[in-house]
Amino acid sequence: MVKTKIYIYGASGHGQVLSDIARACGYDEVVFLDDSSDTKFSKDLPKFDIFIGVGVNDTRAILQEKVQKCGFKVVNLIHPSAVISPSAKFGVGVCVMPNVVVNAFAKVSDGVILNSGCVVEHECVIERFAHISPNAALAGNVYVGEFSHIGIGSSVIQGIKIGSNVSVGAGSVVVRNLAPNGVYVGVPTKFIKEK
Ligand SMILES: CC(=O)SCCNC(=O)CCNC(=O)[C@H](O)C(C)(C)COP(=O)(O)OP(=O)(O)OC[C@H]1O[C@@H](n2cnc3c(N)ncnc32)[C@H](O)[C@@H]1OP(=O)(O)O
Repeated sequence: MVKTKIYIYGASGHGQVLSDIARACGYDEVVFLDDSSDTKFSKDLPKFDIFIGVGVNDTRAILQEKVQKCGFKVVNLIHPSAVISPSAKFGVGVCVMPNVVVNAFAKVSDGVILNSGCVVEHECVIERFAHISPNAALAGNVYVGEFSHIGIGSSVIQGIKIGSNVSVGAGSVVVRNLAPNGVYVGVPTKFIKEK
């Protein structure tokens, strides 16, 4: 039987979760690439599938572009317990953690993290390298700009637009559009500072 191998670039806690998901997806062997690991990334490594296991949004984007330029195939890691509409569209380098729901006609772009148990409702658009934290819920038609982070357990009502490079604090409730490059917290969310 052919062994299937995947590199996970980044051996932090996030990387370890991805390793579990990779195994649940059928990979037999996970090789971590990290500055502190025995194996470091090199363009000369054998070309197995690869996934960037870094939670920091802009670093993940830089590394994903680097490995793609070196000819590696960046895959998606989607846990088998996730419930995903057949009409949802995905980029590459997307991870979907256990118990996530992605409903009809949602669009999830390259490098997005859909963390454990989050809900992405119908027709949401999640732009590149955004992160939807555990148990966050996005109602229908929500737009999340690139590099934005939606905090753990937060909720966003339908039709809201969240700009790029925004942080929404843990447990927040978003009921108005959020301008780019800001940190917003609370119920309902209020702007607290620039990013
Ligand atoms: C699997 C995983 O682990 S995925 C990761 C999940 N983690 C998250 O979702 C974390 C989300 N991050 C947060 O909520 C952070 O608190 C942030 C990004 C909103 C703000 O962090 P910082 O920039 O470090 O701000 P800081 O901690 O200094 O807080 C600034 C003020 O906002 C308040 N504040 C911070 N977060 C929140 C929040 N979620 N809700 C309400 N108020 C908050 C603080 O109490 C503080 O108020 P004060 O000035 O009156 O004392």
